[in-house]
Amino acid sequence: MSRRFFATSLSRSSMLHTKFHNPIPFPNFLNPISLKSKTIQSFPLTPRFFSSISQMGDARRPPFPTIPPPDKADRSELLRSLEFSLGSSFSSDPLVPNPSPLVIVISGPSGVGKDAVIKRLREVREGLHFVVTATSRPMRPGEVDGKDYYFVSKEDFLDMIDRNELLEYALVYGDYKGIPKRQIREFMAKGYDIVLRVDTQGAATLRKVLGNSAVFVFLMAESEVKLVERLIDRKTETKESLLLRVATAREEVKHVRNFDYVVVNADGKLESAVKLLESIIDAEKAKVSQRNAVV
Ligand SMILES: Nc1ncnc2c1ncn2[C@@H]1O[C@H](COP(=O)(O)OP(=O)(O)OP(=O)(O)O)[C@@H](O)[C@H]1O
Repeated sequence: MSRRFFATSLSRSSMLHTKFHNPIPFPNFLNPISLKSKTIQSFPLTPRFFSSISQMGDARRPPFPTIPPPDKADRSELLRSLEFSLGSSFSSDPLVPNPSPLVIVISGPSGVGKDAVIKRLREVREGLHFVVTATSRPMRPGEVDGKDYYFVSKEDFLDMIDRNELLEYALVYGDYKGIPKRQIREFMAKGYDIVLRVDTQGAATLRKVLGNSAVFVFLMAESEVKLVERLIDRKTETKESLLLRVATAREEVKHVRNFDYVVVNADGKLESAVKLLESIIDAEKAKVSQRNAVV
């Protein structure tokens, strides 16, 4: 308030007392380079101060620099005079700190397109680390260790559990699957956002562990029938596992309320689903209160 008063009074007083107008924005003894807050603070910037100045004789009035007319002065001159008027220099430090790395949990029923969406997201967006899950199941033909999964023995997996090295793990059809914490920590430290792909049970466990510090996205098909058609067309399931997956999917969609966002991956609209996911990430990164996941 008093500083604003100072700025307006300054320009007004310089208009009234043109003989104190100094063509050099800062007289030597008020040089902004040597002028640190001490010099400024020696003048209390209060209305009383200004009224006392206006009552002074011209000889006693301190020579204040003016704010030059914006249409005549160059930018740096204006900048310096504004800095002087405010009593401190303008900082070039970022006004908003860098957003914290985000942990994004992507889940949804089998066949909804989690892998397809994540594969496309990987292609279109930088700065994301897609966590590779550790598993005790044997490697299948065509799979690559460290890319599809980290393949470890059952004993090694149990050791990882004992050492509390996993953020979440589950026993799926007799094989362990889990998310190594170290990988997440390493990439978060480098500033990457983390993408985790888990089934809905895994998402429920992660919600308990991470609470609201991570973003939970539920992928949904536009209809039940489309979801089933997609699974049939994938031609990866036996009739038993097909039945199990569609029955489970029916239950899983009921858990959507435990998620922060729902993204519909409609038939032939993979691109739109990925765009929406990107918008969610962008919006999360612009939040005033960041989630700050600690793993
Ligand atoms: N938007 C879409 N339009 C048409 N087909 C799609 C779309 N998204 C995914 N698919 C196809 O649907 C099938 C299932 O997708 P995907 O394997 O990615 O599902 P998923 O959720 O990862 O399944 P699971 O949990 O069983 O591994 C795949 O054949 C995939 O190519």
